[in-house]
Amino acid sequence: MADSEFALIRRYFARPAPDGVLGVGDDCALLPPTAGHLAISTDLLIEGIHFFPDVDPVALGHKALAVNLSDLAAMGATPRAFVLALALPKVDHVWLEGFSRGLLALADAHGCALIGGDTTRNPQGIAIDVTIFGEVPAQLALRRDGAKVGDDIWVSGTLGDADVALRLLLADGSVSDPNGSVLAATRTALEWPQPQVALGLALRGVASAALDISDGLAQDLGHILRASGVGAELRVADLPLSPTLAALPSALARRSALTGGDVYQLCFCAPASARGELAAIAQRLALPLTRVGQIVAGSGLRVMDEHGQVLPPVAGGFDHFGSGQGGD
Ligand SMILES: Nc1ncnc2c1ncn2[C@@H]1O[C@H](COP(=O)(O)OP(=O)(O)O)[C@@H](O)[C@H]1O
Ligand SMILES: Cc1ncc(C[n+]2csc(CCOP(=O)(O)OP(=O)(O)O)c2C)c(N)n1
Ligand SMILES: [Mg+2]
Repeated sequence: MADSEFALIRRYFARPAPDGVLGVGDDCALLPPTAGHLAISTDLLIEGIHFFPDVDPVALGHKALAVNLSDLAAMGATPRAFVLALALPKVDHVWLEGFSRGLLALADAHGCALIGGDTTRNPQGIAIDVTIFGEVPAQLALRRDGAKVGDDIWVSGTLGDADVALRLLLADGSVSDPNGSVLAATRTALEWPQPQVALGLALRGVASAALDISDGLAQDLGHILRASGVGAELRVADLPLSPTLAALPSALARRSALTGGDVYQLCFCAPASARGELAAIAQRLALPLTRVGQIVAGSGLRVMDEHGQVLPPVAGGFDHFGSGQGGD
């Protein structure tokens, strides 16, 4: 009886709901509407696809919510609440305690309440889906379709660290790390992504388009270009790298920065007139913001080297059904 589905929910996930909200325990949660638009997003995490089976459950709880908060950040939305669908092969109290702790600590940090969900058994492995609700004044939402010719292209934080950590954990042989120092320095980026919610809010009325980088900068920027009907030039030498990546062979660091996923930093466009304001935002948030290219007329992405030479088209970026992922 102690391990019933309902006992698990009460023990690990039921929390008092915020005032005026009906949370965990009824057929639906009830969330009063607000003045702005609801921003809604969902992201599914599957064992073996999105995380290793032996990953620290505290980190996994954090990441399950972080990737969803990152979508709200990319839209310029304020987090309000989320629901959690969980499929587990068995009841593992150590895992559940760690997972719920990591999840709810990030929820508390963002004032984003867990208001419902669903819990089932699945012998094939762990699956976690968070659906998140935020709010944003309709006119201020950071959409993908507003980039204009001449806009600067910016990214927050650094790129490629999570990809390097993933390559080392997969032991695919592409990164040399004889004493483990590269993995030690990059693993946090993969396992503890920090959603840039404050940046998203600061970009309201400043950025012309934005998204969060989950599948790789080159691929994700492509979504902005298609939605906005524009092209882009990226300067590979300007991509922001951590000191660890900057010390790796440059071809490897550049590939991870351009095509590596699991980044959860924002890529956004803004007119040149916003450069001063963006410098002030970077300083206030203590977050590097780097100009990496320009929106141009036409379509598609051109990547230039430090001499202004166009590099061969970028291959790669994460695709669940693409080559290398068991797809066709
Ligand atoms: N199964 C689905 N049904 C309906 N819409 C979907 C489905 N999967 C993805 N989408 C939508 O397609 C768009 C692209 O999805 P995705 O690449 O997952 O975006 P993101 O990287 O922001 O999570 C999003 O608007 C998402 O809501
Ligand atoms: C064990 C493991 N293998 C591979 C990856 C790499 N990976 C898996 S999904 C993904 C892209 C992001 O996930 P997706 O479901 O596409 O998120 P979305 O773009 O919808 O936000 C990446 C880079 C990983 N993080 N962990
Ligand atoms: Mg998605």
